[in-house]
Amino acid sequence: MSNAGQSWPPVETEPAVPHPKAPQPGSKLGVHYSHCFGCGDEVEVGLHLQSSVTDGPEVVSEFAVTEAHQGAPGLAHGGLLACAFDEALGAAVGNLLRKPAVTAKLETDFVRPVPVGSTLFITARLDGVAGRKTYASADGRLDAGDGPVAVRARGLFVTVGVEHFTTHGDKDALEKLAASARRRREEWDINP
Ligand SMILES: CCCCCCCCCCCCCCCC(=O)SCCNC(=O)CCNC(=O)[C@H](O)C(C)(C)COP(=O)(O)OP(=O)(O)OC[C@H]1O[C@@H](n2cnc3c(N)ncnc32)[C@H](O)[C@@H]1OP(=O)(O)O
Repeated sequence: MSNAGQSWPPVETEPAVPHPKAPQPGSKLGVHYSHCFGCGDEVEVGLHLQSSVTDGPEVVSEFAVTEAHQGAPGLAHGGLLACAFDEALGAAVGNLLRKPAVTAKLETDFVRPVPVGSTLFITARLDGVAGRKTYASADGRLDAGDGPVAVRARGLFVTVGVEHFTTHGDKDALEKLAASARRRREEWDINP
């Protein structure tokens, strides 16, 4: 069932204003963490999303669907498509607002099948901010930026402090993320 009839964002929000140091339109976004399943270059069967910023401001990501991403024969697995949208939406929130945030809620509408060998062009945008909550949505089009929509998604991201990652994840998370950030010549804005 489509969620098209539901109001979005579901609460009153302020406009999401990009951080003054957000990557400029036209910038390619690098890998945010080399072991990330969504974008990492050290995850052989990962999704390897490649993203850039447009003047929307939006983040456009390309996901090349391979045999490693199948659910049914010849078709992308829906859960992996949701993962691609989590990554694309998270890249939009993290890069445009330059604050660490995690996915609290993610909804997907699968509109048409996504075949192996196709490339999904995902455009993600920020829809509003309410305190620590950022609402974002995205469309994924088949094989071209103006191709038919195959998947739509929307999500809620909650800004967190860096202790979220060091307490719940790897105590060396900051060093590992910083190493990737150094590769991108960027700094984390560590306070929510
Ligand atoms: C220099 C910088 C460059 C940066 C460049 C970075 C690039 C970066 C690219 C990243 C790309 C990766 C993108 C993948 C991102 C993941 O996949 S993250 C992994 C998956 N997510 C998680 O593991 C999160 C697990 N959940 C949690 O840790 C906690 O539940 C949360 C989300 C932090 C919230 O907990 P909390 O901090 O205690 O806050 P809490 O008061 O519960 O909630 C805050 C607000 O959100 C609301 N909320 C929370 N959950 C929900 C929900 N499910 N539904 C509705 N509302 C909710 C609450 O009601 C509350 O609302 P208000 O009361 O403020 O009105």
